[in-house]
Amino acid sequence: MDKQVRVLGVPMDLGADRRGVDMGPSAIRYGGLADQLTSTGIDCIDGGDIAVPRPEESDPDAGGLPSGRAKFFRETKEVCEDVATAVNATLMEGQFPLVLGGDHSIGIGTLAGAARDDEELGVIWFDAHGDFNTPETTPSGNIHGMSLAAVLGLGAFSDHEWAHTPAVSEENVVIVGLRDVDDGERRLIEESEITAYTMSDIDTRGAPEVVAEALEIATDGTDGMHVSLDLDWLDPTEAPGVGTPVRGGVSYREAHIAMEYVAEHHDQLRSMEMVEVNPILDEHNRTAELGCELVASAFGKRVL
Ligand SMILES: NC(=[NH2+])NCCC[C@H](N)C(=O)O
Ligand SMILES: [Mn+2]
Ligand SMILES: [Mn+2]
Repeated sequence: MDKQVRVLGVPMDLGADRRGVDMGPSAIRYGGLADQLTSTGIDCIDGGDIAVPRPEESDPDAGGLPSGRAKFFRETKEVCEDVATAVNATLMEGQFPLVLGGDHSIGIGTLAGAARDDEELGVIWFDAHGDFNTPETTPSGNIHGMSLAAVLGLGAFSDHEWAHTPAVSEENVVIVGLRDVDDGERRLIEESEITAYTMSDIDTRGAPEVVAEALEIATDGTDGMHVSLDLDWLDPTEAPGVGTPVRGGVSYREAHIAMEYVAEHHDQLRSMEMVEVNPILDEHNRTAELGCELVASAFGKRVL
């Protein structure tokens, strides 16, 4: 990575049920992000945090969608628009945007800011979850479980320009590490043209092969790639500090090799985000520290 990296924190927790991910950006900074990047030879600056309204001062049902179907829709839209503006400005400055969550709903904003109308942007979504629910299928009403569907303009998101990002086409989107999918969400994934690699694909084929194929899909014929790293992608024994842990995730080594493969595509890498770190549920900040290590691997840190 030869560009200067600009860190943008988004202390967002309106898209998830369990409070605490709003402290993710602090925990990640405290976990040594700047040192990890500097020791990788990356020039980085901290762009601070984007303001997020407090849930106590917000109305979860004020978004104009049927009650409960997409909680804090209006606030999520406002935060995502600000994230998109900041990511876009970062790219215009010639810097690389590294967005820290916060819950995964912020991915809608990151992608809106990273995409260009006349281009195709590939996406790799490292996650236990599909985040492919729509307001019509969601069992929880939590937007962090809908972000990828929102970007692709599915269901009620089709007429919401702040979310639907046409530069992201289904055939250039890959989910890696899937192991927890809701019923309606499963149908949407199956009907779509995205590629979803489950944990059994990783078990049978090995992480390196699966990740290499994912990178191929996200970069072949696209003008750039966004990497979204949900820390619940890892097994909870490695990453306990996440709001929606699911057993059976990737190991520490598998996660590093995946990020090292990402680094090999640094020419195509346009933006990256790391989300869902919840320090309240963590053990001595180890999930945030692991996240910092993984970001360093994605930016080229090697043992030798
Ligand atoms: N980004 C996440 N951690 N997403 C979890 C989503 C969980 C569940 N599928 C839901 O829609 O509520
Ligand atoms: Mn997610
Ligand atoms: Mn997840």
